[in-house]
Amino acid sequence: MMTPSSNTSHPPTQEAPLQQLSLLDIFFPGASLASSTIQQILAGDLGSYAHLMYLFGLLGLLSPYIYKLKAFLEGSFTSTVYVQSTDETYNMVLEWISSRGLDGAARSSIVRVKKQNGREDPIGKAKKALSFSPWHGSFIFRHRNSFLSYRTSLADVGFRKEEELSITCLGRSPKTVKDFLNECKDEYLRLNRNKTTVFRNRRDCWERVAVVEARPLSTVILADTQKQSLIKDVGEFFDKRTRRWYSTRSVPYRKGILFYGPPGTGKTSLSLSVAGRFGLDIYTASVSTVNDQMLHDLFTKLPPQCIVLLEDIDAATATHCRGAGSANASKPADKESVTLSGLLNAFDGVASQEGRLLIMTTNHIRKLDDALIRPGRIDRKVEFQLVDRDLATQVYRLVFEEPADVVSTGKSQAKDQLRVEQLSIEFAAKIPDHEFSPAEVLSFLIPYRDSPSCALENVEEWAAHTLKEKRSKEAGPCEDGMSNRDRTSANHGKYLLSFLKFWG
Ligand SMILES: Nc1ncnc2c1ncn2[C@@H]1O[C@H](COP(=O)(O)OP(=O)(O)OP(=O)(O)O)[C@@H](O)[C@H]1O
Repeated sequence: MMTPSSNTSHPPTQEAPLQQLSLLDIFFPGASLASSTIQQILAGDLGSYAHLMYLFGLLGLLSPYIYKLKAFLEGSFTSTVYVQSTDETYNMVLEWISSRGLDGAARSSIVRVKKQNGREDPIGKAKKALSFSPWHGSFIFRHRNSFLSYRTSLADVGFRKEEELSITCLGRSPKTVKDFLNECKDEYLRLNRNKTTVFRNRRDCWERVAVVEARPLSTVILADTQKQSLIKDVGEFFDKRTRRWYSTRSVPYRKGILFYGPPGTGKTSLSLSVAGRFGLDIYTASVSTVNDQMLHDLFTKLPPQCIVLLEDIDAATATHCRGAGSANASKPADKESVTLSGLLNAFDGVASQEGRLLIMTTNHIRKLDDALIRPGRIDRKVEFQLVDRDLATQVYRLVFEEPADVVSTGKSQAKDQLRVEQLSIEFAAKIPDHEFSPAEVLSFLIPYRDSPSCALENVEEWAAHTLKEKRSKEAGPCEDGMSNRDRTSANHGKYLLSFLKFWG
């Protein structure tokens, strides 16, 4: 006999699973449709064409879940480190990848003309060599005993997009990726030992533009006492004890140096040499192409110990002195230009990096506002001059003497050196004092680099001819109809006038 309860019990229908599925639909929209499609396919009651259509439909329905599942698995079982293209780590990874030939593994690459790093012959086959780096895609490579995934993408940075790469490893700990990145860094530093990396600003970011051989100090011509005292000063600044001294007294650990003098006298060359001597990188920015915000950002992005080189600082009108009572510090020329206060904030602001050496160069020290070069901002001024006898001798010897690392102790070499020394004295006697820059003398001498006596024979004629040309250029009218010499006297007049006004 059947019990009432058994009478009222539900027959085994499909209602229960359907209820479950519609519940499932709340959390996973489309799940019931996907399920019934699977059931029909499995039942095999469809034609082959309909099969295919169903399969595609099914994939379409499942794709959001596949992406979610992938993101879930990546988030739960892998670790990723992102590297922005504006950071030096990016160069480190790319060099590692390309040195292993892994860039060939990427199916999508970007090509660029290779930057010279001083290791290749810039002519011959290496001329305009192309470099390929992975782009817009990913590939897997092996590092030690792990598999890593390399991926590039474009990331939003403010209003623009920047290239970004990411390295992913299996596991919840990023240690494998960190070990890999540290290896990239060590290899990069090893390859670039005795080299100076030069960064230039691209808007508010630093971009690596060149890796050059460190320039020996002996190749920069400057009075010996000036050179030695500068090197001692910079050496003391970067000494650990000095750093400690500054930090224990809460004095901002920064230093500023001004190189001033006529064009072509070695200001940039000495900056590079100082960087090479202390194994520092150079960050150079053109102040006339940035505004206050960009300059601020650039200074905050500097590494702890480096040289910041601001060449031809007087090119930005904000740096000019404007006489007593002017509101120079607060009046911007326009929104896109840097102001004096913007410059001073970047130099002294709290965000400015500790341990940086700022080198400013100018051809016109008298144009500069006193606030810019006051002690505390500029601790040392180095004057570069046109050649006198001593400097002319040094330029000649730089061209004709064998460099120290090539000189052998053989008798003939010693004789050659003695001869070059004697010729250098004769050469210097034929160059009028304070008329030519070392760059001018060098450009005369370099074509004679294999013939020191020929240079000596022709120097007088060259000096007379070049001097004549200079004089006529100085006397010639410029765009405003005023000769350079007239302008110089007018400027001197202006200086005198403001001086007199100042003293009432
Ligand atoms: N004192 C110097 N010692 C060695 N080389 C020099 C010297 N002065 C100039 N030169 C050579 O002349 C060229 C220009 O020099 P550099 O750019 O250093 O001069 P600068 O004073 O910075 O010029 P500017 O004021 O125009 O920027 C370089 O190739 C450099 O090698």
